[in-house]
Parts: sequence; C-alpha cells; structure tokens
Amino acid sequence: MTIVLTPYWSNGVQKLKVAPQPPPKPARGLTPPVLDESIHYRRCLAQLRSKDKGIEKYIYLSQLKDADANMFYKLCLNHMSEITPLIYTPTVGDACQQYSHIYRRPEGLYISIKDKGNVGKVLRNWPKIDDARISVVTDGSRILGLGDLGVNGMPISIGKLSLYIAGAGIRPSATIPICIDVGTDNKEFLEDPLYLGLRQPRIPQAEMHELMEEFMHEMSVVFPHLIIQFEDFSTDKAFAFLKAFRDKYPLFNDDIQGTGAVVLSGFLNAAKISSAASGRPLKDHKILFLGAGSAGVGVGMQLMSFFKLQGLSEQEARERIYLVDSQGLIFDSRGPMAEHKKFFSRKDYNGPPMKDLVDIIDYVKPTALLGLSTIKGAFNQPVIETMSALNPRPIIFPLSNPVRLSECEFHEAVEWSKGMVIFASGSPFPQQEFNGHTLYPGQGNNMYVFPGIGLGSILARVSSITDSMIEAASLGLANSLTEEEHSLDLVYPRIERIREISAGIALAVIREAQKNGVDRSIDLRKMSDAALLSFIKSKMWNP
Ligand SMILES: NC(=O)C1=CN([C@@H]2O[C@H](COP(=O)(O)OP(=O)(O)OC[C@H]3O[C@@H](n4cnc5c(N)ncnc54)[C@H](O)[C@@H]3O)[C@@H](O)[C@H]2O)C=CC1
Ligand SMILES: CC(=O)C(=O)O
Ligand SMILES: [Mg+2]
Repeated sequence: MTIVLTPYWSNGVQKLKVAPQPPPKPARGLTPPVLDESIHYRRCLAQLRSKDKGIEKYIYLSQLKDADANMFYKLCLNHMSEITPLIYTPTVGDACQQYSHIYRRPEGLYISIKDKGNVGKVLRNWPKIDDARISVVTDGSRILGLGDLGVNGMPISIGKLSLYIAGAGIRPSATIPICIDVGTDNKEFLEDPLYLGLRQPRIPQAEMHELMEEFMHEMSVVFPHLIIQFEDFSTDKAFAFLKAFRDKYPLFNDDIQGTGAVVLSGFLNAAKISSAASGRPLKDHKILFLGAGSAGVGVGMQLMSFFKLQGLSEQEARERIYLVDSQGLIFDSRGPMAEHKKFFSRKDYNGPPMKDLVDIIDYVKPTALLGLSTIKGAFNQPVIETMSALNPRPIIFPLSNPVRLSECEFHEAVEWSKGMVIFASGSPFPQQEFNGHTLYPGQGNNMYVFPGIGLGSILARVSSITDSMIEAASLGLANSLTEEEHSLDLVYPRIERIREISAGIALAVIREAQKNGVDRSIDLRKMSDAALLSFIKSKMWNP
C-alpha cells in the first residue's frame, strides 16, 4: 500500500508519497522476554486446536486475523484442509446464523437502504480506496442453504475474501467484504434484540433494483479497479442482477458461474472414470439435478459445455440434462414455472407429475445425480442403490451447503454403492476405508475457482467477465490434477495446492480475456505462457 501523507501546510494539492514501512518494534519491556515467531506460530496452532467447537475456532481465528493477519494467513496456507472448513463452509454457516451474537467489531462495509441517494458517500468512507481490487457482495437473502439471514450474511463475504487472500495471494488490503442491508424476512432475526440489521421486512423488488443500479454505478466511480463477485443473492435476484450488470461492469455471480465452473471441472474427471468402467461414450452421459435454483440451473448451463466438447449440438446437450424441483421433474405441460427453469424444462414428457426421486431415476436412467436442493438426506439408500444398479460407477455429487444440508454423507454413499461411487460434495467429508482401500471424497465447491477467476481478472484489468473466461477457469482446474491425484480417482486436486491451481486458472482466464478483447493490461499479451505464469506468481501476496 502506498501511504499518502498531506503535510500541515498543504492545500491538498501537494502530496508526499512514502514507501510502506514495517510496523515499529514495540519498545523493550512491552512484550514478553521471549517471543519467538516460530514458537508463537506453534502457540497459535495449539490455541486453535484446544477449542472443541467449530464456532469457537471461528471466533479465535477472526480475532487472530484482526490482531496478526500474517500469522492468520500463515496458518491458513500451511493447514489448508484443517482451516478452510473453519473460516468457510460448514462453520461459516454457523457464524452467519449467530453473527449478531458473536459480533465483536466491524469488518467490511455495510450499505443500507437508508443510504439510498448517498451510496457513493458511504463507499468513500472505506479506508483503503486506492488499494481496492476485489469485493464480495451479498444481500444475505440466501446464505448457503440456510435461507434469508439478512445482515448476518456478512461472514460469507468475509470468508470468501479470506480464501481469495489465502488461495490466490490477493493483498488483504485489496479486498472489501460488503453486505447490503435491505431488511430481512427472517422472523426470528426480526424478533432478536441483538440483531445487527434493519428491523424491517425486505424492500419490494423495484426498490431493490433502484438501489442496486445506484450501488453498482457508485462502486465503479469510487473503486475504478474493482472486480465484483455477487454472492448468495436469492435465485430471482441472482439471475436478474447478473443479467443487468454483467455487460457494464467486471463482475460474476459465484453461485451461478463459479459453481458451474467447478462442477463442470469435477464432472469432466468423474465422467472419464465412470465411462472407463461402463464403456459408455462420454457423450452418452445423462445428468439429473435435484434442485433448480441459481446453483442447479447455473451448473446445468455450464454442463452443456461438457456435451458440446464431445461434439453434441446445443439442442442435444440440453436434452442430456434433467431438472427436478420441489414439485418433481420439470416438464412443460406441468404448468407455469419460474423463468430460470424454462430452459431445461422437458418437452418430451407429458405424463402425470413425477415426484418420487427413485421413480424419476428409473425413468431418466441418469449416469450422474447432482444435488443443489438444500434437502438433507434426499439421496437416501434406495436412491443410491437405484443409481448403482444402473451404473457400475455412479456419479453422485450432493453439493448443498453446509454439511448438515448435504443430500447425503460420504460414508453413506460409499456403503450403499459398495464402494463404487464417484463422489463430490459442497462441504467437506472425511475419507473412508472400504474393503481395505482408502476412498477420498471430492469437494465440489466454487472455492476452487473463484480465487483464480478473481486474480486473473484483476491482473488483466478486464472490463467484463465473459462466459468463455469462466469456462477456461473450469478447464484449467480439470487439467490441474497430478498423476498421483488421478491414480486415486480424485476428481478435484488436493486443496493444499490451491496457490498453484489458482495461478494456472488465472493464466487461463487472462488468455481467454485477451481472446475476447476485454483485457486492459495489454502488455500481458506479449508474454509467453511461462513468463505470464511467473508474472502471476510474482504478484501473489505472501504472509
Ligand atoms: N457446492 C457449491 O459450490 C455450491 C452449493 N450451493 C448450494 O446449493 C443449494 C441451493 O442453492 P440455490 O440454487 O441458490 O437455492 P434455491 O433455494 O434457489 O434452490 C433450491 C432448489 O431446490 C429445490 N427444492 C427444494 N426442496 C426440494 C425437494 N424437497 N425436492 C426437490 N427439490 C427441492 C427448489 O425447488 C429449488 O429449485 C444451497 O444449499 C447452496 O449452499 C450453492 C452454490 C455453490
Ligand atoms: C458455496 C457457495 O457459494 C454456496 O453454498 O452458496
Ligand atoms: Mg454462495
């Protein structure tokens, strides 16, 4: 960060620029006699591990981040698979639900409907305006699968940005977590005396759109170098705001596009394993989704690319995908339906409503079953046994978050498929032993791709984020597995390699931005891939 000092005689025109200085060492006597950095690291880790509950660990880590960000990120990077579930799903779900009770100090930027007409003024209160490069913005209306959490959604923006810093080396001072408070329809919160947000129901849609128009415009004026990630807006708003703003500003919706990219990537690897066992050509896979919200439809749209890569037409690709919502299989003659469900609505089924999942599986005969429904236990024993009877290696991805809303657990899928399942879930599960083998669950979570998408977009200074940039991120992730990871039938790389993976994704995103002509750092065009990759790595912040 460049610190701008204005001397007392200045009229504001003359400014002194000084290089950032390390914080001064505390005077002798103000720290314990022996405070060795590496021993302190062990002390912090021991304090973290001494706590039993996830939420206590979350609170400890939040305080550590505040007091000593370097130590916090050092721990994150060195213990990625232990700490990610504490600062992200599943624990961040508990943190959101309890946010008004565990709150200690402000972190992030709050924009409220009361600021309408003055949003720019509020944004200018952010202390590190020049540094800002990436913001995660939520309105708290659909946090993970937990529903409307209002202003208690702030920890999701904070958690995603911690992963940007740990996973892609974004400078901490370049990140802005934002929560837009337009009320909540969560009755429990409205009655909670400790609730931190506006005590009113959510505002009408038209007013929300007006606020978002002002917010997005002011964001682009106040933070001209900012990339925006929309997060956990309820499905109607998620699609509407992506459509309204994606051509005007550099932004993406993580739940629609990030999830689409990560699942396409895992599916590419899973389908190869499944086809090797069944002999079925890749183009003949059939995918059944339980859940047709922003995530289900977003992933469905992205998985069209899987079939197109196998040479199928748009129409043929669409026909390989089936969607189920709370009323059952989605088909045209079922009656009126939300706009976002129409694309995948079946035209080739005219029978009575089909609601039972086993009946639907019997009818569709899918090779893959993907859950984005928030319905815990929806993939029960009969469901998984039916999938196993149809496929020697069934692909089962229960992707709903947090863990307690997962459509099934890994040990269940292993047991009911007799160890044959190809599995990825939204939240993490422990590995399992089966017949003397260790089986590893994949984590099909957008956390694998958004850090790299953001990093590439920042470095190329893109004017917008195109669909093909998202697809490039997905293919970059799919191709990042090592021989050893393939030999274990993993469908995603180990999370410990996230920095290397993010650099590769950023490279793919930058190259695609260049092809699409949306890059503004045009000097990067001249670099070879090897030079660009080392440039990307050189830009990563390290604790
Ligand atoms: N793994 C990942 O990276 C991601 C996971 N998700 C998860 O996906 C889930 C859904 O998110 P959204 O699509 O935004 O939410 P949403 O609420 O818009 O969609 C849920 C869908 O499930 C359907 N559904 C509800 N009850 C059902 C039932 N009994 N049977 C069948 N379908 C049912 C609904 O009709 C709706 O279509 C959440 O749990 C979220 O955490 C979301 C984004 C990323
Ligand atoms: C992972 C994520 O973005 C979600 O569950 O909403
Ligand atoms: Mg999300």
